[in-house]
Formats: sequence, C-alpha cells, structure tokens
Amino acid sequence: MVQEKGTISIHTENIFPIIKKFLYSDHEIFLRELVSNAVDAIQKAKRLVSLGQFQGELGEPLVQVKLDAEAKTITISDNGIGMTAEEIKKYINQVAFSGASEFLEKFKEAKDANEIIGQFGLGFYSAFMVADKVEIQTLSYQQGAEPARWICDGSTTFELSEGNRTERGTDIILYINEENKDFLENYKLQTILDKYAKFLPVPVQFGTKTESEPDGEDEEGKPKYKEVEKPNIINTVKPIWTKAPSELKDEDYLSFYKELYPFTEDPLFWIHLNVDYPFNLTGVLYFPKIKNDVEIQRNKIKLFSRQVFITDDVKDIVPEFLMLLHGVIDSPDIPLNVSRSFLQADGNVKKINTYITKKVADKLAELFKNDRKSYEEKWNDIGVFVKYGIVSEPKFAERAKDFVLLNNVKKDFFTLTEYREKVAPAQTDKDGNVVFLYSANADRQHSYISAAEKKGYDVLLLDGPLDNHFVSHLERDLEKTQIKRVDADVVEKLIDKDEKIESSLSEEQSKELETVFKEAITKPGMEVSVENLSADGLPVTVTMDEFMRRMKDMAAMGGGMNFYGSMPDRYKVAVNANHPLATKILAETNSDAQKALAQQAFDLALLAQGMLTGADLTAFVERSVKLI
Ligand SMILES: Nc1ncnc2c1ncn2[C@@H]1O[C@H](COP(=O)(O)OP(=O)(O)OP(=O)(O)O)[C@@H](O)[C@H]1O
Repeated sequence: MVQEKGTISIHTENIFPIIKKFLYSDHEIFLRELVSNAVDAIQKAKRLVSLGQFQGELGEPLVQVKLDAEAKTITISDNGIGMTAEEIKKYINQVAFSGASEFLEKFKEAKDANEIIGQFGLGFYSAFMVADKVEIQTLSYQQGAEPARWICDGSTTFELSEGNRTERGTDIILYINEENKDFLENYKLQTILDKYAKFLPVPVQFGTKTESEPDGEDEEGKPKYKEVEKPNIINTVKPIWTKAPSELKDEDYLSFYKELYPFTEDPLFWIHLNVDYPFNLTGVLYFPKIKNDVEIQRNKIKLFSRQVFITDDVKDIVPEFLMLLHGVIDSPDIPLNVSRSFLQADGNVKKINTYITKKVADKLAELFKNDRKSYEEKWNDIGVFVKYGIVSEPKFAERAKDFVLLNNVKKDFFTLTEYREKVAPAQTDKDGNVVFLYSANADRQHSYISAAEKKGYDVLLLDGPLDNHFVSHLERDLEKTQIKRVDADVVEKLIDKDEKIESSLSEEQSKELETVFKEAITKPGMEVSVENLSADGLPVTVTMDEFMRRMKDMAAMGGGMNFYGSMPDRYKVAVNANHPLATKILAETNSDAQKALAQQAFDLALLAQGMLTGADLTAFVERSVKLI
C-alpha cells in the first residue's frame, strides 16, 4: 500500500539525466558512495551504543554487497542505524545541497564526477548513474520504528511506503540499467571493491569464496582437505596507518607495503604520519628504491579519507618531490571533491604539505645521524630524492643542508661542510673561492679526472638526472664556493691561483704553432690558443666553458635556455707550449708532416673528450696506421 508519493525537492526539472549523462567516466564510484554510506550507518550505530543512546543488540557489524545477475540488481545492505520514513524524507528526498541552480552551474565547469559528488551531498544519488530504479528498504534503530520502503525510478517522483525489513539496517537495491550491465559481473564488482573498500573500518562482504581446509586423514594416513564456502571479506578493517607506531613491527610495515605494491622490491625505510592538530592526518610513507628513475615512480601514494580510497593522483596535495614516495595518506581534512586549482590555495593542503615535508626531513636527518654508514649505502636511492627536494622545495632545501651528501669519484661521502673543509687547502682560488670540481661521467672524463687528481684536486661524481639543477642550487647556497665540471678548462686554469708558468717558446714560435694548429683543425667551433701549461700534461686539450655548457645542458633539458640551445657548440682548444710535441712540430720542416702531427694531437684531445666520432674517427685511425 503506497503511503505517500511526492516530488524530490531539488527545485529543478530533473537532475538524474544530468547525473547519468555527465558522470559517465566515473560510474564505478556509485559503489564507493553507497558502501561508505553503509559503513557510516554502522559507525553511527556503534557511537549511539557507546553514548548509551541505543540499548539494543549491536550484532556483528557487516556491510554486504550482493549481486543478482538474473534480476539485474546490486544490493548494498548494512546493519547500521537504518532510517525512519521521516528521515528518508529529510535525508534522501531533500537532496542535500544548497541550491539546484548552483549545482547546475558548477556542473558545467566540472571535469570529473569527484568534483561534485560529495561536495553537494550527492553520494546516494550517484546510484542513478547506473540504475534506472533505486529502492531503499530500511528499519531504524529507534524504538517502535516501522520498516520503510522508498522507491524512485529516476524521475523526480518517488514512492514511500511500508517496508519489509525485519532487522535494523538498510538495503539499497539498484536495478541496473542496460548501458551499465557490465557492473552485473562478479569480477567487475570485486575489482571496484578492492579499489575503494580495501581498508574500510567495517567488514564488507561480497558473496562467498571457496577455501580448502584440512579434514582429518584418509585410510593411508595422508592429510585430507575439504572445500568450504567462506564469506568473501574485502577489507582489512584496521590497516596499519590507523594503529600506533608502538604496536607495529618492521614486518608489519613491510607486509603492508607488499599488499599495496605486490611486485615491488622492499622499500628502504618509512615514516609513520600521525597528527590530529591543527588538521587530521595519518599515513605511512615509504621510501622506495628510486634508482635514478624519477619519472616512473610517481603517483604511487594513495589518498584516503577516513579509510575510503579516494585517488592515487595526489598532485597538488603533496609536494612534487614527495610524489616519489609510496604509501598512504588518510585525511578527512583534505577537500577531496574540489578542483585542483582550488586545492593549491587551500590552507589545510598547505599545512599538510609543510608537515609532511618536515617529517620527511626529520626522518632523513635521524637516519643520517643514527647510522651514517647505512645512510651512505642507501644514498644511491635517497640521493635522487633529497636532491629533488632541494631543487624544488626551499623549506626542504634548508633542512637538507645537514644531510645531503656529496660523493667523489673514489666513492667517499662527505657532507657539504666536510667537503668544503677537505678541499679548501688545495682548491682555493686567488679570490678566496673554494672550487669544487665534479665529473658528470667518470668514464668519459677519465683523462680530465686523472689530470686533476695528479694536481692534488678532488673530483666529485655528479652524474644523476638532477645533478645539473642541483649544482646550480649548491652554488647559490654555498658561500664563496664555485662548482666546475672537471673538463671546463685545462687543469692549470680550472682553479685560478694566479700561478705563472714560464713558456719554453718564444713569442714568435707561439704564433707559428698557433697558425699550424689553426690550419690543421677544420672542425667548426674550435677556438685555438697556445697556452703555457705544465710539460707533463697533454699536448692539446679540448674544453667547453662551464657557463656555456651549463646553459646548453639546461636548454637540452627544456629549462628555457633556448637562446643557448640554438647556439653552435664552441670549444676551447688549448695547445700546450711546454709539451715536447710543441717543439717537435716547430722543428718539422715538411709542412704536410707538421700538419699531420697537429691533427693527430688534436684528435687525441677529442678522443679524450669522447668527441671523436664518425668520419673524423675513421680519418684518425687511418692517419695513426700510417704514423706507426
Ligand atoms: N545506508 C544508510 N543507512 C542510514 N542512513 C543512510 C544510508 N545511506 C544514506 N543515509 C542517509 O542519507 C543521507 C544522505 O546520503 P548521501 O550519501 O546523499 O550524503 P552524505 O552521506 O550525507 O554525504 P556524502 O555521501 O556526499 O559524503 C546520509 O547523510 C544519511 O543520513
């Protein structure tokens, strides 16, 4: 018997066609919304019991999702507080948002369903994305409550009548429409539940599963097994981030990590987040083995709100560099349903960012302090992360000064202060600047590295994907410190100490030598000069100026230095006036032989720089064969 018919008061023609039409990309979230409503209803019942406002039997809290493919229904049942007919009118009929017109306005701009659902309290109505008809059967916990039934076919009219539930709680029955019939598959629902409901705080059952159990022994004394049907519980109701760190062991963190990312290597370490003031946030963040791979590691943090999975697209919610981390963040204080541009401006999000950044810095500082050796061993992975933090987050950069490490080509590790102290005696230039030397490729720059080491200099190894930016940052932050790549100049000039080396050539001889080389070198962009360098150095050295090279590197990485990017490469070719070869070339009377010697010396320099390729390399090999 129909008790009441009415119109859902949303002051507009019909929002259901809109819900159906516009929210198609996220249809699956209807299940998240309805299951979390069911969980809420159970939590409310528990709360009423603990407040002494409900004397009845609470029973085992359980949400059930049932699929009836034949009847084309999905039912979400709970044993929560239920609703009276009055409450249905209040909570369901009066769609809980401030005004339909505002809703429609917003809708036009919204890009995905998440932005609107929830913001307007449309959780329940998301059911109409997939169902033609939605039925509620419910019995309230209140004494003397009558079961109620509500049914609505997606128009704005509904029917409210007497229901058939005999136990407290609610069934939401969805009559799935034709376009969405793929939701009527077990596998599909299981996948959606795994995604959104895996860590809900109340058990969520989806059908049953078969498990085999020991069943005594057979005649031969071998163990027997039997198949038993067990409720298929989707979730872990108390995931580790809801527990106190003191309750947890390393194994717990590691097995949770495996649960989140089944085929990943163990993480290096983790941080347990737990704040309740001035905002609410819990979570566990793991440091993965990054292995120089900044790109593929992103978007592994899962964002939850009260244990309901929301998204793993946490851009704008956590600082850029922290996106390299894995794990879980749970916060009801992050506005989950608003646009991303709004998120960036949100005060809570900013505070959360600051908090997480601080926690991460604390953890790194602690690891460094407590066990430097193991920290150094992990530096290969941590380093990328720390450097990313330094170049992208000033607050982190400030903290990281104490635990960022530099390693030299000999694989020794130093803090910034330690390193400066180490190299200052040998590597201070005439203006009092300490010059750090580094190599970006220890193999290719081997000859430059050994020349520098011969001079008593130390060479850092900065060969990671972010080291370009990192070097610029360091230079800005460190006082009276310059950083130069080891092949930025001839070793005598890398660190300008105003030391004069006498020339063994006269001015005329120098001029002549320069002419010979200028004629011998046909490669474009080579600027030849004769320099007074040490006699045991190389006869010719090819270098690119530090500034020029950096600008070009930046341009290549898309750093906006396009002007430099389009400039032709220019190198300095330093001919060593004091090398015995200089005298030999000058003494040669046959001009072809003279030229060949100069070319040979130049090619050797290119070879040392890894620049001798293609036709040049072939010519070099042929000439060398002739010479021997
Ligand atoms: N399974 C249920 N048991 C009891 N009450 C329910 C149930 N589902 C919905 N309700 C009631 O209907 C109201 C409206 O639900 P709806 O999902 O539209 O919005 P909400 O839960 O308040 O907000 P949102 O889901 O957007 O976060 C709920 O606040 C609750 O009072």
